[in-house]
Amino acid sequence: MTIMFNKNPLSPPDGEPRNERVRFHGLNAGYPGRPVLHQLSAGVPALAVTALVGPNGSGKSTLLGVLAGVIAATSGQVRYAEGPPPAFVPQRGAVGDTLPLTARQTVEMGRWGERGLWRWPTRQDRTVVDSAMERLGVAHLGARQLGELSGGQRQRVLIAQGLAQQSDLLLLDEPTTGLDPEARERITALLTALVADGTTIVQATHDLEAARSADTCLLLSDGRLVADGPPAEVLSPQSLSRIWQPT
Ligand SMILES: Nc1ncnc2c1ncn2[C@@H]1O[C@H](COP(=O)(O)OP(=O)(O)OP(=O)(O)O)[C@@H](O)[C@H]1O
Repeated sequence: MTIMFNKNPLSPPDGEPRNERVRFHGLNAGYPGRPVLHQLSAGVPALAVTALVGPNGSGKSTLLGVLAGVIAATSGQVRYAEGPPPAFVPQRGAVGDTLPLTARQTVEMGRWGERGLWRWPTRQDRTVVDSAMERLGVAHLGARQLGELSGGQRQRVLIAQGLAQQSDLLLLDEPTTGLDPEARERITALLTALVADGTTIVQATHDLEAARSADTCLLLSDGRLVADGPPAEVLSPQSLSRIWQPT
């Protein structure tokens, strides 16, 4: 696969000008002996929330992993507009809620890429961590064990870890799944505020309410892109019943 960085906002091949943070084309990816994504082509608009939606196993996390650079595509291209590498926040379960980590230590892990694992945190690292925790409303939870926090608090700690990576491109895997409506709304509002501050967000989600509040949706089914556009169009009753049809 080819990864390219562009100085200018990306334009789709048809030439229509559109400000995109990422564009992928003809993307195929998967796991050894298990192809998952098939010929995906789409763009991620800059300064917007893009929701990756689709049934279990449709390839949302795999696509997010490819965009994050943690899963190698077997073929195709991913082009990033100029900017720092993406910050990736995996699914809550992937972090291991039982690890003996405090909330603050979890957020500090977001600085490892910049600082290296074995170096002491600098004053700058501490400032970045403080500000990410304040932004997500978790500064008061710093000394608490991650496993003791509520689902919504844990999720905000993980998003703070993403912010601590100081990227303008934040990739979130299921940030609102399993949360109560109040915690979900709080996270959705935070994501909107982050976009207003200059961040581009891609979230994989099962949560149709979260997807409906995104600016744009990519609907996946069996590793193929079946719709791409505003939520009102992509998440129409017809497409939802077609994709989620019981087999
Ligand atoms: N590490 C792996 N090794 C082999 N196959 C995998 C691996 N991770 C995921 N898969 C398979 O790839 C397919 C796509 O999985 P993926 O997690 O991308 O889907 P998803 O849409 O995010 O699903 P969910 O909504 O359940 O999180 C599934 O069939 C899954 O079983």
